[in-house]
Amino acid sequence: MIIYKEENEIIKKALENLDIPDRVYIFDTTLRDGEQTPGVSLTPEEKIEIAIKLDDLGVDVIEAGFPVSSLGEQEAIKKICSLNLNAEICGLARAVKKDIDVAIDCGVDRIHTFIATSPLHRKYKLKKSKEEIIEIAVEAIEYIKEHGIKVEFSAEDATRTELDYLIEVYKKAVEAGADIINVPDTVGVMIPRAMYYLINEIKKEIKVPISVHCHNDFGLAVANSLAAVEAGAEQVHCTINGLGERGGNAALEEVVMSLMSIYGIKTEIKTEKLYNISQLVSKYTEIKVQPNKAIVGENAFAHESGIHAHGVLAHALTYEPIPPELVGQKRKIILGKHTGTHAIEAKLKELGIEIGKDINKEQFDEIVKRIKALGDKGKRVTDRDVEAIVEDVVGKLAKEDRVVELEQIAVMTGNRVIPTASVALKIEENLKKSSAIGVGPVDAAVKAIQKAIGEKIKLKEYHINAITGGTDALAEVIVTLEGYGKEITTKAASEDIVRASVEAVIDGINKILAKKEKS
Ligand SMILES: CC(=O)SCCNC(=O)CCNC(=O)[C@H](O)C(C)(C)COP(=O)(O)OP(=O)(O)OC[C@H]1O[C@@H](n2cnc3c(N)ncnc32)[C@H](O)[C@@H]1OP(=O)(O)O
Ligand SMILES: CC(C)C(=O)C(=O)O
Repeated sequence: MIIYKEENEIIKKALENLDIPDRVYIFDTTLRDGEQTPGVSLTPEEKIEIAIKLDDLGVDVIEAGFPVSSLGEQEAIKKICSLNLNAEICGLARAVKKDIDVAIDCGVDRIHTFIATSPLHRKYKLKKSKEEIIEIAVEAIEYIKEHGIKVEFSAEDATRTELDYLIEVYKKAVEAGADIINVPDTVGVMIPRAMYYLINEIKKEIKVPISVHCHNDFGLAVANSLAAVEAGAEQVHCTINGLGERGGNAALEEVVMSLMSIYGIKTEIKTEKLYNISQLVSKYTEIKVQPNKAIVGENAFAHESGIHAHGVLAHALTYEPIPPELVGQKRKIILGKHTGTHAIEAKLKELGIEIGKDINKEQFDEIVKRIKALGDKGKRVTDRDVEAIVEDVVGKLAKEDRVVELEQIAVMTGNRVIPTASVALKIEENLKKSSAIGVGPVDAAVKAIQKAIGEKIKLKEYHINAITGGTDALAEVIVTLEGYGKEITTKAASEDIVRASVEAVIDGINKILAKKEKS
């Protein structure tokens, strides 16, 4: 695995003299804070399946839920606890006896108990004094410890709490038996420099492991988590796909890959499983992963720009910080408006088509032109589109062998007009015009061509396939024509079905006429 701290002079210098842990513990809260994503509600079966996958992934702690919240939650947490997973199973509890009892009854290994400490929460939500808050916290921690269960204590809204008071709360929590102290940035107001400062201050006074829980209200959850680690935090709370309240929590995949690939910090995560679990969580939560999401987004390792694709084809690291396989993804070369010839050549090779063997330079140039034209219409060009374009270009007779060329076509259709088409064809050196009506614009266009060509060539079969979805899909038309004792099947592809139909028919006519002349 590439480690930027070792290879990049700037990062190496920036991290010099920091006391960064060699190993960071990953506390996954997808099944608790992740499930607090508005609109998300997982069934016990889904929670159990995700927990098994999280364990497989290698997270150290699974916060399986908030036991007191519902009977379904308790059922899921009990089942998860009975699975004997490698990860420690944690349940959230307010600093309330009832919450703690329910969590104990579920059989969790760790109870994450919390109480808000900031002036705002003290005054408006809890209506409690500073002293009362400390008393409630201490009582809850002692009660959990009496049951022989590990305690993680959070001062909710820690980052908006007076620093002296916050440290006092944490000191009292540790004295009461808290095994680990969590620092939540509940509404995501921290900036990395402030988070570094805060953790540094807490570490001067608190000697149990420090954890952070960062929200993403300003898009800084991952950066703040990393700043906390730079200051010595040993555990990070995160969720798959960054799910969580409001803007979400620090995304596990981003935290883990940054820790491992940039800082060279050890975690137990099997990174090649990241993409799969991201997909599973997305499926069950019905929250789509944005395509440009780091690490697990569909575009995280996709390249369309000609210059990037050229670079990546020469050496993947030019435009990829880590190999896609490291996180279970695949590199994708996307063809479209910004594509260059190197990428198209590589895509054709991938599809088994070689320049100089299967297609000539002229055909390649035509394929490039067609792909860029399709991209210009705002389309993402799929492999099937490329195959259809290649078949279309390769299947066409060379210009000098063609007898009939389409000079012009116009179609008219609507709800109050009879579909009508007029065509102008150049047949050898003569211009022939004709028009026809039909049941629709395609029928009218094909009939107009037939009229211009004469009775001797007939359309026997006609099929149309949309290659990709959408009204702007590339359509492939396959026609069988009969004439002069021959039967010819040809195809053409275009985003315009009338054009595709006309091109397929004219190509077939040319092939029949060419054959006729040769025979
Ligand atoms: C920052 C976070 O993410 S915290 C976790 C948030 N997650 C959730 O709330 C999801 C699950 N929650 C629930 O199912 C419910 O809110 C329950 C079961 C926990 C509580 O439900 P209810 O008893 O009906 O109370 P409700 O949710 O309306 O209000 C919260 C109560 O808890 C109190 N409270 C809030 N946090 C704490 C705390 N850490 N310790 C003690 N009491 C607390 C509030 O003051 C309020 O008390 P009140 O009823 O005496 O006024
Ligand atoms: C319970 C705590 C850690 C929390 O979720 C928060 O403060 O965001």
